Amino acid sequence: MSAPPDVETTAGIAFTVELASKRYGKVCALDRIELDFAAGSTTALIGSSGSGKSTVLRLLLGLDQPDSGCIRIDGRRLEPADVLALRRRVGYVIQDGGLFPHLTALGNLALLPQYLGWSREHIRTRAEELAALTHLPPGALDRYPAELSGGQRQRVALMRALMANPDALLLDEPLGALDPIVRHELQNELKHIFDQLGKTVIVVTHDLAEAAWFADRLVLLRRGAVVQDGSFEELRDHPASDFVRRFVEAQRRLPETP
Ligand SMILES: Nc1ncnc2c1ncn2[C@@H]1O[C@H](COP(=O)(O)OP(=O)(O)OP(=O)(O)O)[C@@H](O)[C@H]1O
Repeated sequence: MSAPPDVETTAGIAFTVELASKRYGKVCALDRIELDFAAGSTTALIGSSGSGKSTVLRLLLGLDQPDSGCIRIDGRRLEPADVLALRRRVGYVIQDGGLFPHLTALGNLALLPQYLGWSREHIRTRAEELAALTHLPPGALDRYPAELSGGQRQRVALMRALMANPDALLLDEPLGALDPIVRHELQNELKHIFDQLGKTVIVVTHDLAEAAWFADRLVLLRRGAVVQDGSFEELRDHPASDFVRRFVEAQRRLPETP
C-alpha cells in the first residue's frame, strides 16, 4: 500500500438537508428530504439510477438550489453568497469527473491551488504525491483528459478533490470507471483516508459492497425519498420494505465453485 497522503486532519463540515424538495420539470428528483451528515462522518448514498443521489450532492455543494426547504452548513443556512467559500472547503468529484478538456491533468489539479497562491513547485510535489497514491502512471500529469483512459481521468478527478486538504469530500461514483484491481486498491486507500483524516465524506455508489466497505451508514434512496438509513447489517437483516430487501438481494454474488 502507498504511503498515506500528506493531508491534515480536519474537523469536517456538518451538512443538513432540511425538508428539501427539487423538481426538474415534471420529474420530482427529491421530495421533502431530511438528512443530517455529522462533521467527520462517512455516509454512502445508494439507490437505483434516477433515485436522487446526485441531486443531493448538487444541493449540498450549492450547484443547485432546492425549490423548498434548505441546506445548512454547520447549522447555518446556505445562501448563494456563501457557495464559493463552501466549494473551497469541499473536495468533490462529479459523475464523469468533470475535468476541463483544454487543461492538462496537472492544469486541472492546479486550479484551486493556484487560486490559493501555491507555488508551481508545491503544486507539482502535491500532484506527484497524489499520483503515487492513486497509481496514476508517470507522464499522465502532463497529458490532456482526451489522452487519458476513463479510469485515469477518474483518478485525476479524485486527485483534484484531494489537492487542497478539503474539510469534506463529496464523491459521485468516484471509482465507477476503474478496472477491478485498481478499484479494489483505491477502495482501500480511500477508506484509509476517510478513517484517518476526520473529514466529512459523502460517497455515492451503485455498489452495495463498496458502500458497506466505505461507510457505517448507508442511506438508500428511491424516487427522491429516503427508504432506509442505517448500517449494511440493518439493511440486510431488517429491510424497511420489500424494495430494500430486493435491492440488497439484487447484488450479484460470485458463482459457487462446485
Ligand atoms: N438537470 C436536469 N434536468 C432534468 N431532469 C433532471 C436533471 N437532473 C436530474 N434530473 C432527473 O432527476 C432525477 C434524479 O436524478 P439524479 O441524477 O439525482 O439521480 P441519481 O440517483 O444520481 O441517478 P444515477 O445513479 O443514474 O446517477 C432523475 O429522474 C433525473 O432524470
